[in-house]
Formats: sequence, structure tokens, C-alpha cells
Amino acid sequence: MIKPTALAIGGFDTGGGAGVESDIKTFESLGVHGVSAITAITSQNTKGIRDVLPIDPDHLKSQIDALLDDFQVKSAKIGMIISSKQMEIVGDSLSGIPFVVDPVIFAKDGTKLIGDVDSLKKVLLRKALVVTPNAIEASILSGVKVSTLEDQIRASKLIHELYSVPFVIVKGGHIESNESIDVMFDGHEIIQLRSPRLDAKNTHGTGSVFASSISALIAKGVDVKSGFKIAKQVVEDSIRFGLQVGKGIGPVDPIARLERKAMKIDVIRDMERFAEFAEGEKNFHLLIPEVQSNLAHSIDPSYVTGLEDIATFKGRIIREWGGKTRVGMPPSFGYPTHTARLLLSIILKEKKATTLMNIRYDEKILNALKAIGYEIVEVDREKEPKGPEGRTMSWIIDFLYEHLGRIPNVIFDKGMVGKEAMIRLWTNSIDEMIDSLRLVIKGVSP
Ligand SMILES: Cc1ncc(CO)c(N)n1
Repeated sequence: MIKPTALAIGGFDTGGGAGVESDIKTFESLGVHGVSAITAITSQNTKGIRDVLPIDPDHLKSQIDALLDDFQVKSAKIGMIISSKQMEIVGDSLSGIPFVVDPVIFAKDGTKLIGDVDSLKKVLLRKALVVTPNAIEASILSGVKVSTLEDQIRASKLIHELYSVPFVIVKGGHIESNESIDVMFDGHEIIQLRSPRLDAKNTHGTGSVFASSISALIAKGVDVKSGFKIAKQVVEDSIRFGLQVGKGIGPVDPIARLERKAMKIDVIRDMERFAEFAEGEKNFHLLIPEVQSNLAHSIDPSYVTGLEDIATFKGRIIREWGGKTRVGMPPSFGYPTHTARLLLSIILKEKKATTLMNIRYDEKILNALKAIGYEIVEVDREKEPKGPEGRTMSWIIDFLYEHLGRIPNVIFDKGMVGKEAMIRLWTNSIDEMIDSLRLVIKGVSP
């Protein structure tokens, strides 16, 4: 296989959250082979940096030489860099290679990560293609205090002029605002990218992921302007799925994007298996109500953000004349069906359901579910407030949560005028659903 190679130059974070480890994870998540040269080894965890061992500049040079003698490095990203000597070596070594500087002057706990800001300005920035300061770093580099969007714009232009960096991106993560706005100046125009402010605790490594995304995209031949947009999205996703590891500020996760894609393939496979089971089971049709059935199935519920993470069968599960069951393939994500909405409402409360099916109302079926050991609850849909049809499912779940503090696996109602009575079963896996339905069918078959 052939992949472009990108080089991460920076510190080693023993906690795996920032520094070259997060760069490599980000490179790999974007389809780029990552190599690295270490400027310092930190003793670091999610609570902060305890100690820093700077790497001798000669050894840094030997690392970079070893890489450049062999690999075709298409771009580089520079983070923590201690001394002016290190900067000179990096600046000289990278001639001809486009690089992104993340000017991480201070770590979150205040530790100085760039020892010599003057050399950064004089030596490295003049050769950089892109620089990605946050508000504080932009203040230091531009000499103007950056606390508003207008300041970000002004600082990006100043930094561009002062150090002739072709692309300056002043990040808005630390600016007071209900959105996070990043500003790019490319020498001609200002480009602003907005993203919602996420209520996230685990944000360690956010800056690394942003700068190394841009570097990876450059390595793949993407222009900086397009790369900026993709990087913003990568960062938003990695913050949304930030990792609760350690007792302090956990790392963001650039890998979650890949994992979520892989999980969706597993969901499709599970549903194909379910379809085979349903069509092959002689008496499956006994479970299907007049309005027909559907199965909703989700990716790992802790990764579910909305209906786009839940699949249902496009053509539902149909009882045909003569008692045959036909599953209307294909499974499809993001359809606002009742089953998908109900599963989503449960997941948002309980974070453990993965699978839900609506089943024909029948005392015998209820008894069979009870015999398996499921908790069963009845809801009275006459109590339901009048409103748009789509709200019904979340109303049922809110009601149960308020009255029981949990969502039983079996929820049934006896219907009302114009609404067929219905049983709904949710489980923790597709296998649990198949096994339970098999038992129910056995229990109610003539
Ligand atoms: C090694 C290293 N690089 C960068 C940062 C900034 O997140 C950090 N905390 N540690």
C-alpha cells in the first residue's frame, strides 16, 4: 500500500493525549503515515506536566536526518520545541517541506513548551507555511491583545505581515462567544469557520489535532483552505468524543471518526443477520402487528449523537398474505421512523440500549417476554399530550423516566382510537433480540 508520509516534530506526552502521539493518531486517522522526531520527553498525565527532558539538538538532528534520508516526507507539523538551537536545526532540515507550526507556548497547566519565543518568530515562523495560534499565542505573536473576533482578524493580518507566514489561522476556542470561530488570513481574504461550542471536559490535545490535521491534509495534496475546513470538522468530532481517561482533563479522540464509521458497517451486518433470522423463522409473522414492524439498531450507544447513528429497514418488516415474513432491505441510517426515534430517546436516557422492535400486542406475547425475565410496563396513551406525531416516542420515555427512574425493556400500550395497541422490546445487542424473539415465537406458536 502507498500512503503519503507526514512528520511530527514535538514533545512526547507520556499520557498519549497531546504531542507527537496525538499527531500520529491524527495523521493515521486521515490516511497518512506518521513519522516523528522528539524534541523533549515530558512526564505528563491528564493533570499536567511534572518534568521535561529536552533532547539534545544533535540527536534531534539525527532523528530528522534518519527520516529524511529514507522517507518522502510530504509535510511536517511542529509543536513543542525547546531551544533556539533546536529551532535552527528544524528550520534548516525542513527546507523544501511545507510545515505547520502550532505555537504551543504554554501547556494548559502553564508549563513553557516553547523555550525561546524570539527564535520561534525569527527562525521558524519565517519558513512556515501555516501557523495556528490560539488567542493567547496570537496576542504574544502579534503584540495586540486578542479577546474578540475583531482582534482575531487583526492579529491574523499582523502575524501574516510580521513573519510572512502565508496562512495564519487564529483559533477562537478561548474567545468568549457562544460559537467557536476560527479565522484564517491567506494574504488576500479573511475566512471564518464557525462551530457550536461543545460542553466538553476532555479537551487535552485539541490544538495538536487541529494543526496535525492540516499537516496531514497538505501531505495528501489538499490545499490549505480546504484543509482548514476539514480540520475544523476533525477537531469538532474529536472533542465531541473526548476520552474520559485519567482524573484530570482527558484527551480528545481523533480516532473516534474512524471507529464510528466501522461501527456502522457492523450495524448493517447485524441487520442482515436479523433479516435472515426473521425470514427463516416460520412463525415470525405472529409478532408483526397490522401496521407492520421495524427494527431499529444503533452503533455503540455511548457514541450515538442522533438518528444518523441508528438504522431501520427501509421497507420495514412485513407480514405478507399467507403468513410469510419479508424484511424490506436495505437497512438505512437516519430515517425518522417511530422505532428509530424511540430507540434514540431511550439511548439518550440510558446509554445502553442498542436494538428495538415493535411487536403485535398480545397477552401471550407479553407473558412470554415476562417468562424470559424482562420488566414490563404499560403506558396509557390517552394521557399523552396532543402534539406533533414525532413527539410521541420521546413523551413515552420522558414519562417513564419521571415515574420509574428507568426504562423497562418491554413497554406496551393498549392503543386508543385510531392507534393500534403495541408492544416494544429493547435489548442490549442484536443477539439478545434474536434469542429473545426466538423464545417468544416458541412460546406463542400453536
Ligand atoms: C508534549 C506536549 N506537546 C504539546 C502539549 C500541548 O497540548 C502538551 N501538553 N504536551
